[in-house]
Amino acid sequence: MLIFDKLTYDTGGFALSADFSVQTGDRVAIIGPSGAGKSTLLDLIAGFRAPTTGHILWNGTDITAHAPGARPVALLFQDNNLFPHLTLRQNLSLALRPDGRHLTADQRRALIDALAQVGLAGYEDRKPGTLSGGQQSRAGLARALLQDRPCLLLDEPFSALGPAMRAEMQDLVIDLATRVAATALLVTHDPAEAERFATKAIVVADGVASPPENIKTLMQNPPKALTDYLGSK
Ligand SMILES: Nc1ncnc2c1ncn2[C@@H]1O[C@H](COP(=O)(O)OP(=O)(O)OP(=O)(O)O)[C@@H](O)[C@H]1O
Repeated sequence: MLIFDKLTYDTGGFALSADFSVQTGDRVAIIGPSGAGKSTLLDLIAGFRAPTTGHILWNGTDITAHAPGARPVALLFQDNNLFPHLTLRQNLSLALRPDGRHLTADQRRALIDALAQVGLAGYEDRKPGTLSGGQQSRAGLARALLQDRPCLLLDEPFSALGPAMRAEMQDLVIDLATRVAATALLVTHDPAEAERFATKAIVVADGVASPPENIKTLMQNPPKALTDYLGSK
């Protein structure tokens, strides 16, 4: 379970609070207006930003002071952060061995398997620039899988993809997250994507990240902050 224990983040110009838990294995959409703090919430979980007060706990362990690499999270962002001058094998190797040392035989097998799981078998020696946008997204997902962390953080990872590719990637992430029983948090501006991906939603608005709610109930009866943002309904 992921717990935000009376968490606050305050830069002076921007403030956000969160005080709730996310159940293990839940797929949760993070929705709300632009600039409300959705990415900031992910950054706090990943350890890229430090809370002003409060704590973040994972399965009972306080991880608030843990370095990003020591946290139970894998990240998938829109730009995938693949190094353009490295092959997929080299890019993915860095997920397993950030020190750049050689992989073990088991790690090499896991790398090949991760690429196969996302439909990129045989692409080990390709560089990102020789792949389509969808294939790059899948390579980023393979890297996240390889990290084998129980909490997947997704920050608008599909927003640059066309509708068909986006749906394919959503289904792939749902399938993989379900298989490894990962807790997955997805920042998205697309209500349809949120409903397709997630069973629950965290609304971030007016300086508060609200506890996860059933997404269908929420969309049927959205709070004012959400109706303003969604425009219709
Ligand atoms: N590097 C930064 N320096 C200063 N302020 C920042 C920085 N990054 C974000 N902010 C501010 O922090 C607030 C929250 O930003 P954040 O990116 O978390 O919002 P968001 O809900 O993810 O927005 P969007 O949907 O537009 O991506 C915003 O007011 C933004 O202007």
